[in-house]
Amino acid sequence: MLPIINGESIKELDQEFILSKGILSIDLMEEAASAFVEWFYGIFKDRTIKIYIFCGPGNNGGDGLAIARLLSKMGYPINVLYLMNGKGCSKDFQANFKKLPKNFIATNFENWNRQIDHGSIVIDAIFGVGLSRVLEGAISDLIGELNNAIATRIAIDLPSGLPSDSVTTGQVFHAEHTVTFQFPKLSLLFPEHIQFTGKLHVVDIGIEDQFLQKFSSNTFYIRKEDIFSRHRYFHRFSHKGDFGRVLFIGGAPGKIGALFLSSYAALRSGSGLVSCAPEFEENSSVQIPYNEIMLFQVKSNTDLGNMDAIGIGPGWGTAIDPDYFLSIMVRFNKPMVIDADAINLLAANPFLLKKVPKNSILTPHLKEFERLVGKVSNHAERIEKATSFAIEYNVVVILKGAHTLIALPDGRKLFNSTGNQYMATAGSGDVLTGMITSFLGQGYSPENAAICGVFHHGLAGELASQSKRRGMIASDIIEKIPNTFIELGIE
Ligand SMILES: NC(=O)C1=CN([C@@H]2O[C@H](COP(=O)(O)OP(=O)(O)OC[C@H]3O[C@@H](n4cnc5c(N)ncnc54)[C@H](O)[C@@H]3O)[C@@H](O)[C@H]2O)[C@H](O)CC1
Ligand SMILES: [K+]
Repeated sequence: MLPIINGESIKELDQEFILSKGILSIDLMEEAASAFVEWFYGIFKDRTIKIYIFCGPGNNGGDGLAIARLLSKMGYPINVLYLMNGKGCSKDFQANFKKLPKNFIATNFENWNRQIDHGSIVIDAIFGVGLSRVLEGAISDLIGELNNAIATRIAIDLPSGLPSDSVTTGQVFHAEHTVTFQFPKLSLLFPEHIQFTGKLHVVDIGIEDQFLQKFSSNTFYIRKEDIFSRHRYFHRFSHKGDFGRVLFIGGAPGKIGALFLSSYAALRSGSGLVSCAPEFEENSSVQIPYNEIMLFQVKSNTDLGNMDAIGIGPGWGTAIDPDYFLSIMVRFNKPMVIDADAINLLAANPFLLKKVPKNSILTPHLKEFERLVGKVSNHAERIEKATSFAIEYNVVVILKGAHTLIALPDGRKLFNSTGNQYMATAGSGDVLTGMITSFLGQGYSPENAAICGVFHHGLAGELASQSKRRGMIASDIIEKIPNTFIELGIE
């Protein structure tokens, strides 16, 4: 998995990396600039479009100058505006300033006519990870002006004004695209910052994961290449018992659809046998809309030991007796997936928390999470609380949302890279519960079930949205689960 390094350690990382490779820091800057240009050309092919590049005094500004040189060589009309030049600027900024072609237009921004042509591109190379305080004065005003320009805004590494690891309320560049180097900086994954970061693109500048690992032990970004090895391989003699027997408990009258979505998602994720136990009166007739799903009844003495995994909570309602939930946890006594109303039940009855089987997976959305841990004021605090909760109760906490966080009981924090806004639709979370329970039932460790479930769920959402966009519903996500296996080369 791709380590996420905090801003303070990045300078040290760069230094060690260039030493180990026997290269100069300006070579790494050139690598970063080339990676940006390659991304840029992939999207903005029209070489007559006017580009303004705003360069700060540090290495982020140096990147901007190197990018200006490379793009101008490709024929794009470039205007560089720099905040300052000469002394006070970083060494690599100065070296790249000297490398600008002779006839190049580079203007000190104090002498600039403050005009940005409509429809042009504004590239923000003012500050990156070296930002040391909230923006103020002329720089803050400049960013405000850039944010009002009728132009496409692109940030290099970080939108200027955004600290790399924390939440800000100060002035920040509003990017439509942020192109960040090697790994996403933590603050780019915060929901509060979406209007600053826009679409996130992580480009490779040649620093290997193993090298990054030395600078972070507990925060990671999950990518496509991390998934294959976490799946189990099934051979031609595998039978349906090997693919697991799973049970879903929930679905009170009026909310039974949630339970069916989880159950059906489990089937599509590869479960061999799927049963569901809706919360209905004994003898009442329940129609299951899928032939492959079996109806099950959990009575006070029902043996749950032959189930490989249980997903509990979707549509369960709020009228559940906490002792009944307790008896299920005690009888099953293996990791289970706890979602929705089962989480609400834990929150309302804290004594239950201590009885949750070790390594169980809790999948709260943000409101359910707050019921569990109390009010949180921002995402940084939310991440910390999820991590300490996972450690304290020895469970996996999956905090759902854009860049879903998986907090593991050993303190590691994993952020997901798949998914999109179209997945914010009724039942999407029930589908996730079904997928994770399915993998758990297929014999995956809770960690691998959580990672595979979250990644495939996001990928299925991406695939479904290709034809459905905002018309996408949870069942569309389920229908695309099989394609995610094909996409990732999983047999
Ligand atoms: N491995 C990589 O990720 C690479 C990153 N590169 C780029 O370098 C920047 C970081 O450069 P650095 O010089 O450390 O910092 P900045 O350019 O962000 O800014 C430093 C500069 O700004 C002044 N400053 C800071 N905050 C403020 C403020 N609020 N107001 C005014 N001035 C401020 C500070 O005093 C310095 O002068 C990284 O983001 C990448 O873009 C490399 O190019 C390659 C490898
Ligand atoms: K920037």
